[in-house]
Amino acid sequence: MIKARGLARRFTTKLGPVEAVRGVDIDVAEGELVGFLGPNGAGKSTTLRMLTTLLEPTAGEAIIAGHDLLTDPAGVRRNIGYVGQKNSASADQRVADELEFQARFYGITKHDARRKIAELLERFELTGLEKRGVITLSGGQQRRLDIAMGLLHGPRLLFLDEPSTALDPQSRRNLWDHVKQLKADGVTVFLTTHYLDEADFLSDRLLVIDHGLIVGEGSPDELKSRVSGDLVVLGTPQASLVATKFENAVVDGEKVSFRIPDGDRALPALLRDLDQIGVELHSVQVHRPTLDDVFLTMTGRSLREESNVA
Ligand SMILES: Nc1ncnc2c1ncn2[C@@H]1O[C@H](COP(=O)(O)OP(=O)(O)OP(=O)(O)O)[C@@H](O)[C@H]1O
Repeated sequence: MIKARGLARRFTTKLGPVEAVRGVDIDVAEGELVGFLGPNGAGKSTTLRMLTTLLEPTAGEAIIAGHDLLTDPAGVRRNIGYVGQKNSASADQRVADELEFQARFYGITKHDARRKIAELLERFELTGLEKRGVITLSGGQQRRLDIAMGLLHGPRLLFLDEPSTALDPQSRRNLWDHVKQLKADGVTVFLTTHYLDEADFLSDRLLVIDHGLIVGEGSPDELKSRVSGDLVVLGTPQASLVATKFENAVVDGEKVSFRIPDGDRALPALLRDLDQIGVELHSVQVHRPTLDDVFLTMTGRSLREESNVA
């Protein structure tokens, strides 16, 4: 569905050129749900804008939904749906008017539009809200309307840019169920996200981008398994002494943390050894690697900190 090679974008600014995307290869198979993950400024939006024909690449090429990005951008546009970060529905319009306008934009006949709109309203739990002004909808309802609008012309490939930003936890969860359902219905989904839990829950496969380059790729589990070991955190007044026993141990006051393979199994023997050398322990925790650990390992930066700042 997506095959991009060496896609790059340079911006020329007064302060000199900015290499926003430095040559990325992206492959997405039909029916896949791929998460595109990276911190602020990593190049996610620029890549997405290139893949959806909104921005011309300065180098590289791509075939998107069977059409050449460079020579047939109109063909690409006809065959993809794009749901941007900002609500695409106009706040001062009624729900039904927005959907009808969008259908006319795609040249869908009145008869087909009526059927398709009814189907999408039902699928996205919006039935009964047709006459409501878009502005009166909840955040979750507005996002679902945006996705419905992106699907009106029946694209097999949908791009979602940070779909759950600014939604409360319950609405996010509901939206995720809808995105999963899209995949179950055979739609290929490419989504950008800041959120590790979103990427973890939704994606079959993740692409991690940083400084305009793909720095990691794999299923969430594959990526997590690349982080070497579980994190063990011990609370002890002898934190510094314990730290001398483990490579890469970090001391923080009366806490010491380090990574060991297969933490759950290794722990009993480890605690016995520490007891034998007279270490007094107040607390013991074992954490499995998270996608944040993966990100930290790959880029030396925490995605969670970055996303909290955003
Ligand atoms: N029009 C532009 N002119 C100059 N530089 C730009 C332009 N658009 C983006 N950039 C720069 O390109 C880099 C990548 O930006 P991009 O918006 O693609 O990142 P992002 O991963 O989508 O970030 P965010 O999560 O904050 O949206 C950043 O350094 C950004 O400042």
